[in-house]
Amino acid sequence: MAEEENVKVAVRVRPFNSREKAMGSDIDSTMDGPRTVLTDPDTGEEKDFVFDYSYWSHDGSVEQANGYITPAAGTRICRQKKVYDDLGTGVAKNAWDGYNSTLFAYGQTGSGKSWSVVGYGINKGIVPMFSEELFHGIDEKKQAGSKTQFEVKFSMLEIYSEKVRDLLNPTPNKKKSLKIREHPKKGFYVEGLKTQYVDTYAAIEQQMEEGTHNRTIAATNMNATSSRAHTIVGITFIQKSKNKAGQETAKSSIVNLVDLAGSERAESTGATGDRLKEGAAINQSLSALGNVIAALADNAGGKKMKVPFRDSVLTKLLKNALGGNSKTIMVAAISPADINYSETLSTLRYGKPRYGLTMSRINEARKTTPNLYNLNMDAQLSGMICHLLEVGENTIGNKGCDITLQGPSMLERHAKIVYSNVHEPHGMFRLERMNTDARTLVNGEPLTGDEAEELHHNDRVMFGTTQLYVFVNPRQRDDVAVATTWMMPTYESAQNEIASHAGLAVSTETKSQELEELRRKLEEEMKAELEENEREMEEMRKSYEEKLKAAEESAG
Ligand SMILES: Nc1ncnc2c1ncn2[C@@H]1O[C@H](COP(=O)(O)OP(=O)(O)OP(=O)(O)O)[C@@H](O)[C@H]1O
Repeated sequence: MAEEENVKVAVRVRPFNSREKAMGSDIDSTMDGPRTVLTDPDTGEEKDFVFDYSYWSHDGSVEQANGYITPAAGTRICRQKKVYDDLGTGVAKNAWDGYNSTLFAYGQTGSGKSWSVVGYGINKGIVPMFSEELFHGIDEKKQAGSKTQFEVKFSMLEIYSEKVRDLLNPTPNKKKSLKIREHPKKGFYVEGLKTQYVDTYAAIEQQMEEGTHNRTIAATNMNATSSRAHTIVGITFIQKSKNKAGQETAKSSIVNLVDLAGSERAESTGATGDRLKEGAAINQSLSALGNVIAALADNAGGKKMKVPFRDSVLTKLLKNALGGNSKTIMVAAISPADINYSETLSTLRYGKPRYGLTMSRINEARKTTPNLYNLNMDAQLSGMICHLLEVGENTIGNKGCDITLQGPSMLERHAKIVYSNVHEPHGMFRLERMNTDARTLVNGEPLTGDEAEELHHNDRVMFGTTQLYVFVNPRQRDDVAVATTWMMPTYESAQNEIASHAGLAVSTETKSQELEELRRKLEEEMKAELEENEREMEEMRKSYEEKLKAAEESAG
């Protein structure tokens, strides 16, 4: 099983809203396994993003009489439960173990952040499911006679232009903000922030409503929209108990829920004064957060980088709940409509750098993403190289291509695999050469002329004379309707197939005749060269003797 990752990024596409429907919008995104593909409505250009999870919630749902949304038969629509299982259960486990978690929601206004994080009514999101599970767990422990004392506390603040405001205890002075202090052991904290004890999810809901109300008032006072601030909801879970020696011990865990201001909103054209400052502050803290998460992801992958927590108020306040055993989850919410293309692109781009493809992630991705893997004479080395294939063109060559393969007879721009028809059950993969001299074989047979060869799962492809790969199409492989038992190709079977197509399986007799002929030719050439050398030597000797004789005669 793959190692549990502490940083996870998910993207979720919501259904069309009434405005998008009224405008007759087209869909600009598709999802395939963990990938999200976004199509530029003007140019048709496709941009490919791979996340830990890509959740399709655009269409294919059925609303039950009670409003509960379930997938229609045969669709892959993502349920709230699935999102919780993937992202929320780790948060819950972490809380019981005394570790922290941070859940970020990111995306333009109305993109579905609240839907995933909080949910609507019966369609509960991560926070209510987490809270219910937490309070349920506490009740169970109490009923089982546990002596542990459990406390749950709630706080809510916002960061606006690098200033902190308490949303549960707002001050009438709009300029006044709370101070951030640094404690040698506890790290950064907000001085005087109100924390409220809660014992049910209903109590949390009530506090959230109050905070949101105060947030709206504050935003109105500042003449700003609420989405230009970052909001942090903090749920602290404390388990106090006595150890055998009778001393009191406490396990404390913070779960932060962060609603980020969107970077795209900072690009307000011609912004001046407060608007300009506000935009700069949003950009600064978003890039600081991006850098922190990227550094954490790299460190998790084995690197030792300094994590720049001090660069913004947001990252200072989240320091305790990021890194180490903490879980970090980013949910990027996107609209499916082509009219929102540029905001969607900016949201996906923000999530993407945090997803450095580490080896374990590639290993996860290759289970679900079409790819080419290598076959090697040494069976242990087969499958060690894997090239993931993206939707659209995947160019292959020895320099400057999407996939770089070096070796004899590899050309700079050798061939390409075009992945299209993503909506079809298996998609379509066509292999084409980019040069008539590019030696490319599919299942032993060379491609000739301009023909494109359709690739199927487990096809063997040889580029040049040594680069031998197997094509993997996970959707075809996993399709129960394809009545095939897939046989794993081996290096030997692939080489034999090439040999038999090339007619190299010629008799040994013919082979030795060819060798004999070659040896005779070489001998003749060498003999001629030796004779030529001897002739030259003889001439040199003669001329030297003549010169010597002439010199002796003149000397007398
Ligand atoms: N997965 C989904 N399934 C069904 N409806 C959804 C889904 N996601 C979002 N919606 C609907 O889209 C609308 C906007 O979603 P939501 O309020 O979650 O956006 P938001 O990003 O939180 O907005 P804001 O930034 O304004 O707070 C809501 O009416 C919600 O019901």
